[in-house]
Amino acid sequence: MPHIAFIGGGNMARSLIGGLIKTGVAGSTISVAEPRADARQDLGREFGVACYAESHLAAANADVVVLAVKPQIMPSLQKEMREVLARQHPMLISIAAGVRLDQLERWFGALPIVRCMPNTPALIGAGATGLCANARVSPPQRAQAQHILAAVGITQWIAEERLMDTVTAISGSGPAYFFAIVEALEDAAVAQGMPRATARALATQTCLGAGRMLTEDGEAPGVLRQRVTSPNGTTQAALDSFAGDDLHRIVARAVAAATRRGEQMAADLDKSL
Ligand SMILES: NC(=O)C1=CN([C@@H]2O[C@H](COP(=O)(O)OP(=O)(O)OC[C@H]3O[C@@H](n4cnc5c(N)ncnc54)[C@H](O)[C@@H]3O)[C@@H](O)[C@H]2O)C=CC1
Ligand SMILES: O=C(O)[C@@H]1CCC=N1
Repeated sequence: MPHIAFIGGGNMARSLIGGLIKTGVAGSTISVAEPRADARQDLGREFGVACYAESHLAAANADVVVLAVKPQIMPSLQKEMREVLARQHPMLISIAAGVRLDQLERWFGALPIVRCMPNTPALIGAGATGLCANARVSPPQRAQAQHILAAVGITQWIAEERLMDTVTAISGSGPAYFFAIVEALEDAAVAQGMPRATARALATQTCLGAGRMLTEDGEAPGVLRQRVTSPNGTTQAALDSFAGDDLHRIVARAVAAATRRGEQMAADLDKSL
C-alpha cells in the first residue's frame, strides 16, 4: 500500500480522504498536515488518519504527496518541504487552481508531478477530475494518481497543460454555475407566487433528474433537450428566450473569465517570487 500524505486538510482533502477510505484504503496509510488543531482532531477521529501540524512530518514516509492548500500558500511550502521531498522523492499531486507544472517543479524540485483539478461533488463521490502529468511520472505512478482521484468520481487525462485552466473553468468551478441556475429558477418561481420551499424542491430535483439523464441515458445533451421540446410548446418558448439573450455567448464569456482568472493566479505567483 503506498503511503499518501495530504498537505492541507480542508474541504477538498477531506473529500479525497473520505473517498479513499470508502474504497477500502486503510486510514493508517494516510497522513495529513493541517495547521488548524480542530480540523486535525476531526480528520483523525473521522478517518483514523495521522495528523500533524507540520508538513515535513506528514510527508516523512510518503510515496505520494497531495498538495491541497490554496494556490497562494503553495510557494511558502517549499522551505519546509524541500528536504523531505529530496529524501523521499515522492510523486506530487497538486489540486491547486491555476498553479502550473513548471512552477511546482521550480518550488519543489525535479519530481514526478501530476497537476489535477477535482471539484466539490467529490464530497459525495460524484466528482469530475482532469489530470495532467509531467514527463517524470511513470506509467505506474500515472495509474496511482488516477486511482486516488477515481475514488471520488470520474477522471479525464488532459494532454495539453494549458487546457487545465479550461478544466477549472468547466468542472472545477462548474458546480457553482448549476447552483446559480437553480437559485435563478427558484427566484423566478417565487416571483410568480410559488412558496420558496416548493420552488427549491422542484428546481433541485429537476437538476438531479437532468444530470442523471445526461450520465445514464448515453444520448447527447442536444438530443435530450429536443425530447423535452414540443413544437411550439412551453420549452420552445423558454429556449427561444434563452437564444434571444444569447445563452451560448453568456456561458462562453463566463468560462473565458474563469479560464483567464486561473492563468492570472499563476502569473501573480510568478510575480510574487
Ligand atoms: N473548493 C473547490 O471547489 C476546489 C478547490 N480546489 C483547490 O483545492 C485547494 C484547496 O481548496 P479547499 O480544500 O477548498 O480549501 P480549504 O481552505 O478548505 O483547505 C485548505 C487547507 O489548507 C490548510 N493550510 C493552510 N496553510 C497550510 C500549510 N502551510 N500547510 C498545510 N496546510 C495548510 C488550511 O488550514 C486549510 O484547512 C485549492 O488550491 C483550490 O484551488 C480544486 C478543486 C475544487
Ligand atoms: O474558485 C476557485 O478558485 C476554486 C477552484 C475551482 C473551484 N474553486
